Amino acid sequence: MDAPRAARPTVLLLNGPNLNLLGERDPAQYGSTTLADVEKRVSALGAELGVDVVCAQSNHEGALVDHVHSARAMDGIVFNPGAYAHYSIALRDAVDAVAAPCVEVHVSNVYAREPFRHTSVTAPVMRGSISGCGVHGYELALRHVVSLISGESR
Ligand SMILES: O=C1C[C@@](O)(C(=O)O)C[C@@H](O)[C@@H]1O
Repeated sequence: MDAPRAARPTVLLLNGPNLNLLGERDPAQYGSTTLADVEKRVSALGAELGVDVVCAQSNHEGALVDHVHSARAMDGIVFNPGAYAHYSIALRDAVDAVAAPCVEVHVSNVYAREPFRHTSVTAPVMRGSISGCGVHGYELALRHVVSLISGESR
């Protein structure tokens, strides 16, 4: 009999408020790719990199806290907190409380937008932050999370 294979690492792909409208919301900022397409692409990249990707989205702060807590049983998080990045101490504390490395993604270049988007209260507890690379940023973030899981980068 074959020896049992070690479980593959699992990464949570988590999206916050209004990101369910990707593809339809303000295409000049966010492009035309839908969230379903993003989830498909990131899951396919995960399969290539040897990790399982679990996808979730919520428009509610408490539900997002619960999703971040669910990553206590996972190995990494790719997280676009949406507008909550700019003011949610609860989400910052949730990310800080979870050992799994978390990388923040913003589809748009928040630094080229209104001043209130230039501050992220969540970014200081993240293991990296990507802004302005469009939906490709999610794939970049997954690559970084996987390299953190495997110990290739710190
Ligand atoms: O909802 C969003 C989307 C966003 O997180 C982004 O992906 O660019 C940037 C936030 O400022 C905004 O509130």
